[in-house]
Amino acid sequence: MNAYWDLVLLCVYAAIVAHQIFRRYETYSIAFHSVMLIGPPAIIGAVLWTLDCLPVEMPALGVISLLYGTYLGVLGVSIVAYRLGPWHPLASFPGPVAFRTSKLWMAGCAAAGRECFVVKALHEEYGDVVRTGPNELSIRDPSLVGRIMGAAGLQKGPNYLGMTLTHDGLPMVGIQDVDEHLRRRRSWNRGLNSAALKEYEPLLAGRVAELARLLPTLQEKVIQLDDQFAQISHKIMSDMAFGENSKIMEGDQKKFWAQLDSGVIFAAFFSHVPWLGFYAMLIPLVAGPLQAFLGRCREFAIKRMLQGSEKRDLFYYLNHEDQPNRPSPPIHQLVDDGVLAIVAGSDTTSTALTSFFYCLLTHSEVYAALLQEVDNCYQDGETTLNTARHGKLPYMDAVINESLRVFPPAPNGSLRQVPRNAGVHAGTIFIPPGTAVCCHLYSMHLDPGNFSYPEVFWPERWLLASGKIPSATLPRHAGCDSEKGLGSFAASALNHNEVAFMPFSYGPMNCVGKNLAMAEIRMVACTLLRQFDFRLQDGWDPAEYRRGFKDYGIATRPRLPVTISRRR
Ligand code: HEM
Repeated sequence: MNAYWDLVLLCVYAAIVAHQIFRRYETYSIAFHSVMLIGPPAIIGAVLWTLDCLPVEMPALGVISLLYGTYLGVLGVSIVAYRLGPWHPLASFPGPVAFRTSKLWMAGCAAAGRECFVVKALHEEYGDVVRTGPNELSIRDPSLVGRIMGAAGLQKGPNYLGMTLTHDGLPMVGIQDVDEHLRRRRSWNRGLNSAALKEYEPLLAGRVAELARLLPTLQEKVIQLDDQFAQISHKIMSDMAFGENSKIMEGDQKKFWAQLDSGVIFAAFFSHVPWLGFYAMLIPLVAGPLQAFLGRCREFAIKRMLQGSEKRDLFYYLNHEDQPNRPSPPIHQLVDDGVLAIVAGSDTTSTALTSFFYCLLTHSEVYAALLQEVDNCYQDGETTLNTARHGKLPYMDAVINESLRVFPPAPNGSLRQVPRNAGVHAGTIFIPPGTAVCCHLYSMHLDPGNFSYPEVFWPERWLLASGKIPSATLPRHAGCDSEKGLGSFAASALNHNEVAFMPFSYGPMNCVGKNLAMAEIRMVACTLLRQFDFRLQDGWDPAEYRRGFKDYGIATRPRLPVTISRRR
């Protein structure tokens, strides 16, 4: 009996020590995990066997089960008790038990495309600061955004490790070291500043003109507008990332983008549990598509490097071709950056364009007012394929902002992490060392404290707030009986907090492609609205769109079936 209890007690001690080691040296190393999970019971068993202290009445299999059952069981209980206990550094923050216990719950929500809705509901239940994981907080209070994401803010969070499933060679978006991130970002800043964007204008115009040329052939049919926007955004971003060589991609485009699409659910899931992702990468079925996709991108990057490009593209800057005395970065960095441009820049922009048109087509008065602004801005015969007049379209900007507010293409924003060596004070809260923090943009965009009638698509709120109009009438919306909405409002009667509006995130690590995305949306919108009339497919239920808006880190484009006819 003594030998039995000695063995159990030793396993309990070992499990508690192992938990402390795991806590201290949080790592995704499979070798480390294996040693920590398999090693201690094996050592205890071997030592007791050498000393002849194993329970004699038990068969060998029973002893092994007892060793591992006790060790792993106590380790699990110790982890859960610590996470739920009052001594955990985040114990004072409210949140549901399941989410405080394990990130697997949020990973499940993410894989189901529901993360942003779940987090918003948690904020509605628990308030502005919610514990969404054992070591993670979600924040809905805009006054904390500057401290967390501003110039002296926090480093990037660990989620990108799980999305890309690599320890080293992380693309720029996931680099946690602040200095290294800013160093890598310099080439992106040069490649996407206003001078560079001017250089890309012909490229952008060429692709938008191609879209406008193709659409008439689709007249009289029902077309999925989301598909059209997916194609143009994919083409623009591949042009930017791989220059002329993107034409090579057009041949097997479907396969290439299908490879990317098939990865989003995995990426959403593993972004919450990166450690599990590294195990999954040992399974060829999971690792295969990612490797194949990266392999194709590598081919494009190498071809682009060897051939150069006649026109300047983003690759020109990422490859330091604008700084002849500077050597090219290593090829893996160029591949990572090329993939990042495609992933970060294409689906986000096409989702934004699709939501923009969905909002227009479901709000006829907004459609009419925008059409009038665009028609007044451009003379007959004048081209919409440049950015010269974009600054003269305030209503266009209001409609774009409002559709990005209601349907943000990256609904959760981006995770940050407090350094492990010191916590930070943000407003009245103290965030302990190592905590991952998300300023949850979807929750902020739809918080009535930031935007009155947040669920209502109402572009006029932006014009009111900037003083461009003195008052505006709230449109009819769900829950409102009056045909004319709830009456006329002045700006002072409304909540409108633009700090809480951050579809492109915030601070020095925000979206570097914001201006490119806005230029693309404005150019496509002006060109298509000038040339075509759009109508939703007869009988299609617009509620389908909201149902289809899923969040896999980047939102999916729901279907948008329309018919078109030529205006001019
Ligand atoms: C409507 C379209 C877009 C939206 C809503 C969007 C949104 C975002 C968001 C929320 C982030 C996270 C920033 C952070 O970590 O704080 C981001 C990062 C990024 N985006 Fe965009 N994006 C869009 C279009 C583009 C385009 C066209 C490009 C072109 C290359 C681009 C390139 C990037 C890059 C490179 C990053 C990483 C920035 C960094 O870590 O420093 N995005 N984007």
